[in-house]
Amino acid sequence: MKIYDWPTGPYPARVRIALAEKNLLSGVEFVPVNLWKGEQRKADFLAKNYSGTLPVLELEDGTCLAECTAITVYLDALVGEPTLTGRTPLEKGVIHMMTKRAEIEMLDAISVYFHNATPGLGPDVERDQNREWGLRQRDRALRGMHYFDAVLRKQPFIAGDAFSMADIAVIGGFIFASAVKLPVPQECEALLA
Ligand SMILES: N[C@@H](CCC(=O)N[C@@H](CS(=O)(=O)O)C(=O)NCC(=O)O)C(=O)O
Repeated sequence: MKIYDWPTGPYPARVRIALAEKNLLSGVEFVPVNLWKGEQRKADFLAKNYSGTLPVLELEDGTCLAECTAITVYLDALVGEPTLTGRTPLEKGVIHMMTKRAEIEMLDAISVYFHNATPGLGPDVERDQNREWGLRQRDRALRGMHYFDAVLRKQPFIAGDAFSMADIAVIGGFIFASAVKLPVPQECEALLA
């Protein structure tokens, strides 16, 4: 397998963590796509992922899979333990819901802040910034951190009793928050722990 990503990227980290959990890292060739130069917006990369984002998984036959959640679902189905996307129908549903919620309420919100209310990837890449929207999404992410803190005061992991794809998405949020120097509120003790 080939993974097109950027070594320090928050979203790429989600797939790298999943690969490590599944003990699949040795079978992967990582191909760096330089975000800072806008390589993800070039035609040859867009042919692999219409959305022009990283990571993208490319199989031997050229099939390309984008979107961290989709790639993780594929990897989880590929090899057995440990399960990252749930065993029972309910576990699968809860993990999917909490992964999506981690994106909407934390990770994606921080990404919007980065691209809109900071210099982001630079003027050549950031074509249409909306500072107000970026600041509103930053505030949404801070509210999301309090939500996930409340979740972790009640249960050991984001989707319940076991580590899952949802925890990995929240970790992606931490990585992005750190990258943009958005501190996790000190009162979010369970989340910080
Ligand atoms: N919904 C996508 C989002 C992926 C994403 O935004 N990736 C970032 C990489 S990183 O910020 O995490 O390093 C990207 O490609 N950004 C480039 C761009 O937005 O042009 C997913 O879940 O995979």
